[in-house]
Amino acid sequence: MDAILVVNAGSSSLKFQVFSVAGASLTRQVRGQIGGIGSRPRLYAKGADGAILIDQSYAAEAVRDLPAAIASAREWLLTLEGFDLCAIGHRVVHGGPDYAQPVLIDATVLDRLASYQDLAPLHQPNNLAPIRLAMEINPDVPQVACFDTAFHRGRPKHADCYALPRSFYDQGVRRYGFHGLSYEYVAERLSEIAPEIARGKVIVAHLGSGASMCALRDGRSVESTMGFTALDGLPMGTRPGQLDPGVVLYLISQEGMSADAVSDLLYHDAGLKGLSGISNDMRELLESDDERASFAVAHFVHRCSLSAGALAAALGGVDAFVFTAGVGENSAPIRARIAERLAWLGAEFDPAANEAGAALISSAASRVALHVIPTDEELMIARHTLALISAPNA
Ligand SMILES: Nc1ncnc2c1ncn2[C@@H]1O[C@H](COP(=O)(O)OP(=O)(O)O)[C@@H](O)[C@H]1O
Ligand SMILES: CC(=O)OP(=O)(O)O
Ligand SMILES: [Mg+2]
Repeated sequence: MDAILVVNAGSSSLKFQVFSVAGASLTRQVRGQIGGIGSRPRLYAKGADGAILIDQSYAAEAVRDLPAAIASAREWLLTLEGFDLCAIGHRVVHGGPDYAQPVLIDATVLDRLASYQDLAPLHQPNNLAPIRLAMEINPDVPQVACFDTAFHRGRPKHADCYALPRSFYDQGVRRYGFHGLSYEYVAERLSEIAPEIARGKVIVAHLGSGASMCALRDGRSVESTMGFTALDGLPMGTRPGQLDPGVVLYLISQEGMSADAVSDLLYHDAGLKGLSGISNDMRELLESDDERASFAVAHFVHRCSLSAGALAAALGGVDAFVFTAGVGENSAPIRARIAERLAWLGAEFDPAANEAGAALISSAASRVALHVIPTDEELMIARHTLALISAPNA
């Protein structure tokens, strides 16, 4: 059967899905991921009927980074039979100032995407490596890049700029925002679940290994916590989130750190990992009795509640708050702690619904609806990919 392969390289996971294609319709056939990269790597995949196709754990050293995960996933994907690849869709984290829409990849596009590598060093190289590989092995299969940044385009310029001389904006130093494929999907799902609310003022909290929040009005992004790079905003697995730029100056001038050393610290050794000294993995921190783990988690919750306030101000109120991504979908305790900090906005949290894993975790009387919506960046990518390869001039 004709199929689209979707590849999504995140900061702690490699997610992949295979969809069969019949005309304009997509059917999910395989959904898998290698999660816990560098901590508790595990390759897991399910078929269309929910049957487990593979469930394999690795030692942390065996799948230490994304390139190793790509190799393991590829090896397994090659064992699948019965699919004729008609396209590959990729999540590409940074689309820079050039790409406001998904794009068919050719050598020129690939070069341009590679030029953004320094703006997303944790993701972009891992997003581009499978594209290069497929171009080499299967040059006739069209590949489509779908950007984390695209959904945020079209926000007012005063929200997208930094207070720097205007020339910096013109050369691309802007607040792009990320996790856009996730927000696009969640906005769409919310419009099916609660159409009236989806037309209103909504904050979506994408809390995974990378974490950000987005303010949506009528399903469109008006603000988000991430900026020029995916370092800004909330604390993350290994990234600090919002940081006084004076800290960077201090590291360079007082600590004598090179640009590479600062980059390494901010992308790999900060965030929950740096603060706890234990792990970048939220689950491990929540399971730990160590005071440093609970301290890092407390910082995360504190920063999430501050950002919720800022985004509520951007919207002039909130009708709904949505939890999504690895932590947001799976961690009842984190949802509870954040939800309790939203009481001042009119959110009345329902602990029993939260513990039961319900999709709505606010009380009937709550002025702010609290939703849990599992994200599906891969479905969004598959849709964009199919639309592009089906376009008359593709
Ligand atoms: N049950 C859980 N409780 C707490 N955290 C969880 C749970 N399940 C997954 N997570 C956390 O979700 C994060 C991974 O989220 P994910 O969205 O897959 O990240 P990414 O796409 O950025 O790699 C990890 O920190 C992991 O510990
Ligand atoms: C942009 C980003 O941080 O992505 P992820 O959450 O997948 O690491
Ligand atoms: Mg992710």
